[in-house]
Amino acid sequence: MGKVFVFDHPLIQHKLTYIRQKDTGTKEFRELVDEIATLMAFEVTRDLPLTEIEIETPICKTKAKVLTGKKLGVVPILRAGMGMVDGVLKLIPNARVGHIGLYRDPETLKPVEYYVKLPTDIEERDFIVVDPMLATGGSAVEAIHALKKRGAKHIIFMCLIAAPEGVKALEEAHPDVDIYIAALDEKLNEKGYIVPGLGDAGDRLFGTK
Ligand SMILES: O=P(O)(O)OC[C@H]1O[C@H](OP(=O)(O)OP(=O)(O)O)[C@H](O)[C@@H]1O
Ligand SMILES: O=c1cc[nH]c(=O)[nH]1
Ligand SMILES: [Mg+2]
Repeated sequence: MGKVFVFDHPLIQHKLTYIRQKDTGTKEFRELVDEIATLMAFEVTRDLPLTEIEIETPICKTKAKVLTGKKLGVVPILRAGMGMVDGVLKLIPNARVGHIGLYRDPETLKPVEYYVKLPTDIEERDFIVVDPMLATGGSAVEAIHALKKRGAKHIIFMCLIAAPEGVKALEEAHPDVDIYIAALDEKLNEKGYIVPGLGDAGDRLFGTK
């Protein structure tokens, strides 16, 4: 079974409190999502492999560590996942970006796929799938399925707010995928929204409501 990590870092919790508030406007919402994504990426990349090289400081020659250059990919689930991409790329600027377009049918709550564009060397890359919300889990399960179907071998999932129902669904469907969450909320409401959550992440990011 994959591992589930819930972040308790005070900076992340503080910023989350502001994006949850209904009076937080689009500009501030977008900036905070970006900042939280960077803070999460810092932790998510903790195990990136290092190698030693010889360098020369003004004092002497020494050995020092650099990243091995592992190939990475960031895959936002459109639309709302787009809000997390730049924040992650600030720390891993050479990562490739794939896109998976899904929307959740408001009646059935099932994901409907409308776009997939991924890097060509998919089998050689490790992927971070990003989406602010893990509600029923349908979208994350489908996006990861779309990646695996095309050859992706190592995938992690990163979201801001998750419902227990979504975590369970994702763990069951993809037990090899580690899940990183900024806050694990209480439940889903009758319309499939996370409670207390933050409302519709895509609409709040892009000002479409
Ligand atoms: O876990 P689930 O029940 O599948 O719900 C989560 C999905 O719902 C939202 O997307 P939405 O369908 O609103 O599309 P949008 O990002 O274009 O607004 C959110 O960004 C997730 O992708
Ligand atoms: O609470 C929720 C659930 C699904 N999608 C959202 O954007 N918010
Ligand atoms: Mg939406």
